[in-house]
Amino acid sequence: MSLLDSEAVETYERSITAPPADNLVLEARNLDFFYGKKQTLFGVDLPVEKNKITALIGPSGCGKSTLLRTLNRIYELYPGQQATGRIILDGQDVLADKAGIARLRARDGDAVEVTPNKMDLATLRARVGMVFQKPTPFPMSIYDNIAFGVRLYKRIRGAEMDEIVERALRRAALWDEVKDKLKESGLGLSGGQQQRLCVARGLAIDPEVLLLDEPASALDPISTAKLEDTLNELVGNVTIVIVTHNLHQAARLAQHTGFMFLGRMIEFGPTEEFFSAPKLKRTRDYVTGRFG
Ligand SMILES: Nc1ncnc2c1ncn2[C@@H]1O[C@H](COP(=O)(O)OP(=O)(O)OP(=O)(O)O)[C@@H](O)[C@H]1O
Repeated sequence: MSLLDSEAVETYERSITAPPADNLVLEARNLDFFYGKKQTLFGVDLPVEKNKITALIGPSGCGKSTLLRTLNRIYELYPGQQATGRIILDGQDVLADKAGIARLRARDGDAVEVTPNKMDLATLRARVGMVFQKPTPFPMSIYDNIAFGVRLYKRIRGAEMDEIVERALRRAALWDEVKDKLKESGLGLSGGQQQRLCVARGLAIDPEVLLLDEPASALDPISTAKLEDTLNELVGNVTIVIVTHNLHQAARLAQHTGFMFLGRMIEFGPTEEFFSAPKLKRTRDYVTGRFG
Protein backbone atom coordinates (compact mmCIF):
# COMPACT_ATOMS: atom_id res chain seq x y z
CA MET A 1 0.00 0.00 0.00
CA SER A 2 1.44 3.38 -0.94
CA LEU A 3 1.53 6.29 1.48
CA LEU A 4 -1.24 7.95 -0.51
CA ASP A 5 -3.46 4.87 -0.13
CA SER A 6 -2.97 4.69 3.62
CA GLU A 7 -3.74 8.42 3.91
CA ALA A 8 -6.91 7.89 1.89
CA VAL A 9 -7.98 5.01 4.13
CA GLU A 10 -7.32 7.08 7.25
CA THR A 11 -9.23 10.06 5.93
CA TYR A 12 -12.43 8.07 5.77
CA GLU A 13 -11.98 5.90 8.85
CA ARG A 14 -14.85 6.64 11.22
CA SER A 15 -16.16 5.41 14.52
CA ILE A 16 -19.71 6.38 15.43
CA THR A 17 -21.18 4.97 18.66
CA ALA A 18 -24.76 6.25 18.64
CA PRO A 19 -27.11 6.29 21.62
CA PRO A 20 -30.11 3.92 21.29
CA ALA A 21 -32.34 5.03 18.40
CA ASP A 22 -35.37 5.44 20.67
CA ASN A 23 -33.54 8.09 22.69
CA LEU A 24 -32.71 10.33 19.74
CA VAL A 25 -34.56 13.62 19.28
CA LEU A 26 -32.53 14.91 16.37
CA GLU A 27 -30.38 13.11 13.86
CA ALA A 28 -28.28 14.20 10.91
CA ARG A 29 -27.62 11.45 8.39
CA ASN A 30 -25.28 11.50 5.49
CA LEU A 31 -25.33 15.29 5.44
CA ASP A 32 -23.48 17.24 2.75
CA PHE A 33 -23.21 21.02 2.74
CA PHE A 34 -22.13 23.46 0.04
CA TYR A 35 -21.16 27.13 0.13
CA GLY A 36 -21.80 27.72 -3.58
CA LYS A 37 -19.71 25.07 -5.31
CA LYS A 38 -17.44 24.51 -2.30
CA GLN A 39 -18.39 21.41 -0.33
CA THR A 40 -17.72 21.76 3.39
CA LEU A 41 -19.62 18.85 4.96
CA PHE A 42 -19.17 15.31 3.67
CA GLY A 43 -21.66 12.61 4.67
CA VAL A 44 -21.89 13.80 8.27
CA ASP A 45 -23.80 11.64 10.77
CA LEU A 46 -24.81 13.18 14.09
CA PRO A 47 -27.10 11.36 16.53
CA VAL A 48 -28.40 13.69 19.26
CA GLU A 49 -29.80 12.14 22.43
CA LYS A 50 -32.89 13.72 23.96
CA ASN A 51 -32.38 15.91 27.05
CA LYS A 52 -28.61 15.44 27.06
CA ILE A 53 -25.68 17.63 26.04
CA THR A 54 -23.78 16.77 22.86
CA ALA A 55 -20.47 18.57 22.23
CA LEU A 56 -18.88 19.11 18.82
CA ILE A 57 -15.13 19.62 18.76
CA GLY A 58 -12.47 19.77 16.05
CA PRO A 59 -9.85 22.05 14.52
CA SER A 60 -10.75 25.46 13.15
CA GLY A 61 -12.54 25.28 9.80
CA CYS A 62 -13.59 21.61 10.12
CA GLY A 63 -17.28 22.48 9.75
CA LYS A 64 -18.66 22.60 13.32
CA SER A 65 -20.53 25.90 12.89
CA THR A 66 -21.72 24.88 9.44
CA LEU A 67 -23.21 21.70 10.89
CA LEU A 68 -24.96 23.68 13.64
CA ARG A 69 -26.33 26.21 11.12
CA THR A 70 -27.66 23.36 9.02
CA LEU A 71 -29.57 21.77 11.89
CA ASN A 72 -32.06 24.66 12.04
CA ARG A 73 -31.66 25.69 8.40
CA ILE A 74 -30.45 29.16 9.28
CA TYR A 75 -28.18 28.92 6.23
CA GLU A 76 -31.27 29.34 4.05
CA LEU A 77 -31.09 33.06 4.77
CA TYR A 78 -27.99 33.15 2.56
CA PRO A 79 -28.20 32.62 -1.18
CA GLY A 80 -26.09 29.87 -2.73
CA GLN A 81 -25.85 27.74 0.41
CA GLN A 82 -27.27 24.26 0.19
CA ALA A 83 -27.59 21.10 2.26
CA THR A 84 -28.48 17.59 1.16
CA GLY A 85 -29.03 14.49 3.25
CA ARG A 86 -31.33 14.06 6.19
CA ILE A 87 -32.05 15.93 9.36
CA ILE A 88 -34.69 14.11 11.30
CA LEU A 89 -36.42 15.89 14.18
CA ASP A 90 -38.78 13.62 16.10
CA GLY A 91 -39.45 11.50 13.03
CA GLN A 92 -39.87 14.39 10.61
CA ASP A 93 -37.31 15.25 7.95
CA VAL A 94 -36.71 18.99 8.32
CA LEU A 95 -34.63 19.23 5.19
CA ALA A 96 -36.41 17.43 2.44
CA ASP A 97 -39.77 17.80 0.74
CA LYS A 98 -41.51 14.84 -0.88
CA ALA A 99 -39.40 14.94 -4.04
CA GLY A 100 -36.22 15.29 -2.00
CA ILE A 101 -37.04 12.23 0.07
CA ALA A 102 -37.76 10.20 -3.06
CA ARG A 103 -34.36 11.23 -4.46
CA LEU A 104 -32.65 10.25 -1.20
CA ARG A 105 -34.37 6.88 -1.19
CA ALA A 106 -33.24 6.26 -4.75
CA ARG A 107 -29.70 7.29 -3.90
CA ASP A 108 -29.24 5.64 -0.50
CA GLY A 109 -31.93 2.98 -0.46
CA ASP A 110 -32.87 4.61 2.84
CA ALA A 111 -36.23 3.36 4.05
CA VAL A 112 -36.68 5.64 7.07
CA GLU A 113 -40.31 6.59 7.61
CA VAL A 114 -40.65 10.36 7.87
CA THR A 115 -43.39 12.88 7.29
CA PRO A 116 -42.73 14.05 3.75
CA ASN A 117 -43.35 17.76 4.28
CA LYS A 118 -40.55 20.21 4.53
CA MET A 119 -41.05 21.83 7.93
CA ASP A 120 -41.81 25.54 7.74
CA LEU A 121 -39.00 27.67 9.09
CA ALA A 122 -40.94 29.40 11.87
CA THR A 123 -41.93 26.03 13.34
CA LEU A 124 -38.41 24.71 13.00
CA ARG A 125 -36.84 27.78 14.69
CA ALA A 126 -39.33 27.48 17.56
CA ARG A 127 -38.37 23.83 18.05
CA VAL A 128 -34.65 24.23 17.46
CA GLY A 129 -33.27 27.46 18.94
CA MET A 130 -29.79 28.90 18.54
CA VAL A 131 -27.40 30.95 20.67
CA PHE A 132 -24.44 32.50 18.89
CA GLN A 133 -20.78 32.95 19.78
CA LYS A 134 -21.09 36.65 20.62
CA PRO A 135 -23.96 37.63 22.92
CA THR A 136 -26.64 39.25 20.75
CA PRO A 137 -29.22 40.93 23.00
CA PHE A 138 -31.76 43.10 21.20
CA PRO A 139 -31.51 46.85 21.94
CA MET A 140 -34.50 46.75 24.28
CA SER A 141 -35.26 46.01 27.92
CA ILE A 142 -34.25 42.75 29.60
CA TYR A 143 -37.95 41.87 29.84
CA ASP A 144 -38.65 42.62 26.20
CA ASN A 145 -35.61 40.68 25.04
CA ILE A 146 -37.50 37.60 26.16
CA ALA A 147 -41.09 38.70 25.50
CA PHE A 148 -40.31 39.76 21.92
CA GLY A 149 -39.43 36.24 20.79
CA VAL A 150 -42.37 34.69 22.63
CA ARG A 151 -44.82 37.11 20.95
CA LEU A 152 -43.62 35.94 17.54
CA TYR A 153 -44.93 32.47 18.28
CA LYS A 154 -47.74 32.82 20.84
CA ARG A 155 -50.57 35.16 21.83
CA ILE A 156 -49.87 35.85 25.48
CA ARG A 157 -51.51 38.24 27.98
CA GLY A 158 -49.62 40.45 30.47
CA ALA A 159 -49.54 38.33 33.64
CA GLU A 160 -48.85 35.14 31.72
CA MET A 161 -45.96 36.84 29.92
CA ASP A 162 -44.51 37.91 33.29
CA GLU A 163 -44.48 34.26 34.32
CA ILE A 164 -42.83 33.15 31.09
CA VAL A 165 -40.12 35.81 31.42
CA GLU A 166 -39.41 34.89 35.04
CA ARG A 167 -39.31 31.18 34.31
CA ALA A 168 -36.91 31.64 31.38
CA LEU A 169 -34.62 33.89 33.42
CA ARG A 170 -34.66 31.40 36.30
CA ARG A 171 -33.84 28.50 34.00
CA ALA A 172 -30.93 30.50 32.59
CA ALA A 173 -29.76 31.24 36.16
CA LEU A 174 -30.06 35.00 35.61
CA TRP A 175 -33.22 35.86 37.54
CA ASP A 176 -31.57 36.83 40.83
CA GLU A 177 -29.19 39.18 39.08
CA VAL A 178 -31.79 41.04 37.01
CA LYS A 179 -35.14 40.73 38.80
CA ASP A 180 -34.97 44.33 40.06
CA LYS A 181 -34.08 45.86 36.71
CA LEU A 182 -36.21 44.11 34.13
CA LYS A 183 -37.06 47.45 32.46
CA GLU A 184 -33.40 48.33 31.94
CA SER A 185 -31.67 47.72 28.62
CA GLY A 186 -30.27 44.25 27.97
CA LEU A 187 -27.22 46.00 26.51
CA GLY A 188 -26.30 47.24 30.01
CA LEU A 189 -25.56 43.72 31.26
CA SER A 190 -22.08 42.19 31.42
CA GLY A 191 -21.01 39.91 28.57
CA GLY A 192 -21.69 36.79 30.64
CA GLN A 193 -25.10 38.07 31.72
CA GLN A 194 -25.92 38.98 28.11
CA GLN A 195 -25.07 35.45 27.02
CA ARG A 196 -27.32 33.96 29.73
CA LEU A 197 -30.02 36.43 28.59
CA CYS A 198 -29.66 34.95 25.09
CA VAL A 199 -29.99 31.44 26.58
CA ALA A 200 -33.11 32.63 28.47
CA ARG A 201 -34.49 34.11 25.23
CA GLY A 202 -33.94 30.77 23.52
CA LEU A 203 -35.54 28.80 26.37
CA ALA A 204 -38.60 31.07 26.61
CA ILE A 205 -40.12 29.60 23.48
CA ASP A 206 -39.70 26.09 24.90
CA PRO A 207 -37.52 24.61 22.18
CA GLU A 208 -36.84 20.90 22.11
CA VAL A 209 -33.25 21.55 21.10
CA LEU A 210 -30.93 24.47 21.82
CA LEU A 211 -27.89 24.90 19.58
CA LEU A 212 -24.97 26.80 21.11
CA ASP A 213 -22.08 27.96 18.93
CA GLU A 214 -19.05 28.55 21.16
CA PRO A 215 -21.22 30.44 23.67
CA ALA A 216 -18.38 31.00 26.15
CA SER A 217 -15.66 32.15 23.77
CA ALA A 218 -16.23 35.84 24.60
CA LEU A 219 -16.63 35.26 28.34
CA ASP A 220 -14.27 35.50 31.33
CA PRO A 221 -13.75 32.36 33.49
CA ILE A 222 -16.36 33.33 36.10
CA SER A 223 -19.05 34.02 33.50
CA THR A 224 -18.06 30.80 31.72
CA ALA A 225 -18.48 28.82 34.94
CA LYS A 226 -21.93 30.37 35.47
CA LEU A 227 -22.97 29.56 31.92
CA GLU A 228 -21.77 25.98 32.37
CA ASP A 229 -23.75 25.70 35.63
CA THR A 230 -26.79 26.90 33.71
CA LEU A 231 -26.31 24.28 31.00
CA ASN A 232 -25.79 21.55 33.60
CA GLU A 233 -29.05 22.48 35.28
CA LEU A 234 -30.88 22.24 31.97
CA VAL A 235 -29.80 18.63 31.33
CA GLY A 236 -32.82 16.38 31.61
CA ASN A 237 -35.22 19.07 30.40
CA VAL A 238 -33.86 20.27 27.10
CA THR A 239 -31.51 18.89 24.49
CA ILE A 240 -28.33 20.87 23.88
CA VAL A 241 -25.78 20.72 21.09
CA ILE A 242 -22.72 22.84 21.84
CA VAL A 243 -19.74 23.69 19.65
CA THR A 244 -16.65 24.36 21.71
CA HIS A 245 -12.92 24.78 21.23
CA ASN A 246 -12.42 24.01 24.89
CA LEU A 247 -11.87 20.27 25.30
CA HIS A 248 -12.16 20.53 29.09
CA GLN A 249 -15.52 22.19 28.64
CA ALA A 250 -16.70 19.37 26.37
CA ALA A 251 -15.46 16.78 28.88
CA ARG A 252 -17.12 18.62 31.80
CA LEU A 253 -20.48 19.24 30.19
CA ALA A 254 -21.34 16.74 27.52
CA GLN A 255 -22.70 13.21 27.69
CA HIS A 256 -21.70 12.65 24.04
CA THR A 257 -18.88 14.16 22.02
CA GLY A 258 -18.27 14.28 18.28
CA PHE A 259 -14.91 15.03 16.67
CA MET A 260 -15.04 16.66 13.25
CA PHE A 261 -12.16 16.79 10.81
CA LEU A 262 -12.11 18.24 7.28
CA GLY A 263 -15.91 18.37 7.08
CA ARG A 264 -16.40 14.82 8.34
CA MET A 265 -17.68 13.36 11.59
CA ILE A 266 -14.68 11.19 12.37
CA GLU A 267 -15.51 9.92 15.84
CA PHE A 268 -18.64 10.13 17.96
CA GLY A 269 -19.37 8.46 21.28
CA PRO A 270 -20.03 8.75 25.01
CA THR A 271 -17.83 11.56 26.36
CA GLU A 272 -16.02 9.54 29.00
CA GLU A 273 -14.86 6.86 26.58
CA PHE A 274 -14.24 9.47 23.91
CA PHE A 275 -11.62 11.24 26.01
CA SER A 276 -10.21 8.30 27.99
CA ALA A 277 -9.98 5.79 25.14
CA PRO A 278 -10.57 7.37 21.74
CA LYS A 279 -11.04 4.71 19.07
CA LEU A 280 -9.12 6.45 16.30
CA LYS A 281 -5.55 7.72 16.18
CA ARG A 282 -6.64 11.05 14.72
CA THR A 283 -8.98 11.69 17.66
CA ARG A 284 -6.29 10.57 20.11
CA ASP A 285 -3.79 12.98 18.57
CA TYR A 286 -6.30 15.83 18.77
CA VAL A 287 -7.44 15.29 22.34
CA THR A 288 -3.87 14.85 23.56
CA GLY A 289 -2.88 18.09 21.87
CA ARG A 290 -0.63 16.53 19.25
CA PHE A 291 -2.34 18.46 16.46
CA GLY A 292 -5.03 21.01 15.92
N1 LIG B 1 -19.94 32.00 4.19
C1 LIG B 1 -19.01 31.13 3.77
N2 LIG B 1 -18.68 31.05 2.47
C2 LIG B 1 -17.74 30.17 2.01
N3 LIG B 1 -17.08 29.31 2.83
C3 LIG B 1 -17.36 29.36 4.13
C4 LIG B 1 -18.33 30.27 4.69
N4 LIG B 1 -18.40 30.07 6.02
C5 LIG B 1 -17.51 29.09 6.30
N5 LIG B 1 -16.89 28.67 5.17
C6 LIG B 1 -15.88 27.60 5.07
O1 LIG B 1 -16.46 26.39 5.50
C7 LIG B 1 -15.51 25.61 6.21
C8 LIG B 1 -16.09 25.26 7.57
O2 LIG B 1 -16.25 26.45 8.34
P1 LIG B 1 -16.93 26.45 9.78
O3 LIG B 1 -17.05 27.88 10.22
O4 LIG B 1 -18.14 25.62 9.76
O5 LIG B 1 -15.81 25.70 10.64
P2 LIG B 1 -15.63 25.62 12.21
O6 LIG B 1 -15.18 24.24 12.50
O7 LIG B 1 -16.85 26.10 12.90
O8 LIG B 1 -14.44 26.65 12.45
P3 LIG B 1 -14.08 27.54 13.74
O9 LIG B 1 -13.75 26.56 14.82
O10 LIG B 1 -12.88 28.32 13.30
O11 LIG B 1 -15.27 28.40 14.06
C9 LIG B 1 -14.24 26.45 6.28
O12 LIG B 1 -13.40 26.01 5.24
C10 LIG B 1 -14.71 27.85 6.02
O13 LIG B 1 -13.72 28.61 5.38
